[in-house]
Amino acid sequence: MIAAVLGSGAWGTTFAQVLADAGCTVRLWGRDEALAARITTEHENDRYLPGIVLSAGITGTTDVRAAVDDVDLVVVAIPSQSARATLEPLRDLIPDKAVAVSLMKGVELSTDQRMSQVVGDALGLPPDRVAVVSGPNLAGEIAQRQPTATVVSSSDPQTAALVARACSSGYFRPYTNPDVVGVELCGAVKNVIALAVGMAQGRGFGFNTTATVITRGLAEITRLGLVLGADAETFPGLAGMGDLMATCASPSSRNHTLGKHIGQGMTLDEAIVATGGTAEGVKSCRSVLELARSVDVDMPITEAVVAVLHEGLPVGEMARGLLARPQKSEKA
Ligand SMILES: NC(=O)c1ccc[n+]([C@@H]2O[C@H](COP(=O)([O-])OP(=O)(O)OC[C@H]3O[C@@H](n4cnc5c(N)ncnc54)[C@H](O)[C@@H]3O)[C@@H](O)[C@H]2O)c1
Ligand SMILES: O=P(O)(O)OC[C@H](O)CO
Repeated sequence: MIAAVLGSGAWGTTFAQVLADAGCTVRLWGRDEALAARITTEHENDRYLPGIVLSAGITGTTDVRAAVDDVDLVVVAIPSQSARATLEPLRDLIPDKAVAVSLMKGVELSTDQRMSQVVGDALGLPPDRVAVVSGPNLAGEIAQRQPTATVVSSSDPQTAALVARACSSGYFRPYTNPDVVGVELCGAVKNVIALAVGMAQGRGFGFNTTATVITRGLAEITRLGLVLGADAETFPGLAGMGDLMATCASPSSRNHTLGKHIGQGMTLDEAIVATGGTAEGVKSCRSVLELARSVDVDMPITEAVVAVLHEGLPVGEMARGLLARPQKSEKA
C-alpha cells in the first residue's frame, strides 16, 4: 500500500514509521523543506523525534499534490484546529480508491465536530471512507518501537480492517471497533482530563487526587459519549481508560505537562511555550464543553479546565469548586 501522512510532527512521523515497518511505502508531508529533505536523505526528524533513525521507506516532501497522488491511504496528523483549512484544497486530489485516516484527538472549535467529520467534510468523503486511530499511543515510545495497542475505528468494517492491516507490526497491534463516536470522544476528552491531572500534580496533590480525577474524568467522558450515541463498551477499552492512563501518567504527554506548568503557577502563554508541541486539550476543552452543553450533559472537570485556562479562575480555586458541588450518587 502507498500512504501519504500529512503532518511531520511527533505523531505523524511516528505513524509514518509504523506504516513503513508494516510494509507500506510512505510519503510524509510537512511545510518545512529542510526538514523534509533530512527525512528523505538522513532518515531523521531531529525537530520532533531527536535520536530516532527513521525507516528508509519514508520519503519527506513539501509537495502535497505529489504526496497524495495515487495513494491508498491519506493519514492526517496536524493540529485539529488547522485540519479543515489544510485539507479543503486537497478535495479534488484524493484518488477514488483512497481511504482517509484521522490520527487527531480534538474537537473543532466553531462546529463542535469530531475530527473524522471534519476530514470527511473537508475532503468530500463519505463516512465509510474515513477511519480514526486512537489509543494509548505516546509518540516517543512508539518511535522507539516499544510495544503498544491501538483502536482503528470506522463505520465500515472493511475500511477499519484495511487500515488495521496497513499499520499492524511486531510492536503495534491495532484492534478494530465500529464505535467511531466513542473512540473519538475518548481521544479528545482524555486530553482535557490530562490537563486537570497535570494541574492537580502541579499544585502538589498526590495519587488519591490523580485517581479521583482520572476516574471521574472517565465518568464524564462516558456520560457525554452515551448521550451522543457511543457504545458503553468503548470507554473501559484502549481508546478510553487505556489512553487516559497513558496520558495522565506520562511526563511526556504534552497535555499533562502543560497542566502541570499551570498548576505550578505559569500563565497559559508561558505554559504553551514551556511545553512545546500540540496540547490539543487547551483548545478542545472549549468545544467539548460546548458540545456537552448542547446535549445537556454535566462535565464539571472540563468546565473547571475551561475556567482556569480561558476564564481567569485561579488554579488554586479549582479543587475547592469541584469538591463543593452538591452530593450525588456515583452512578448519576
Ligand atoms: N504526539 C503524540 O504522542 C500523539 C499521539 C496520538 C495522537 N496525537 C494527535 O496527533 C495530532 C498531531 O499531534 P503531533 O503530536 O504530531 O503534534 P506536533 O505538534 O508534534 O506536530 C504538529 C505538526 O503539524 C504541523 N502544523 C501545525 N500547524 C499546521 C497547519 N496550519 N497546517 C499544516 N501543518 C501544520 C506542524 O508543523 C507539525 O509538523 C494531534 O491531534 C494529537 O492530539 C498525538
Ligand atoms: O502528548 P499528548 O498529551 O498529546 O498525548 C499523546 C497521545 O494522545 C497519548 O495517547
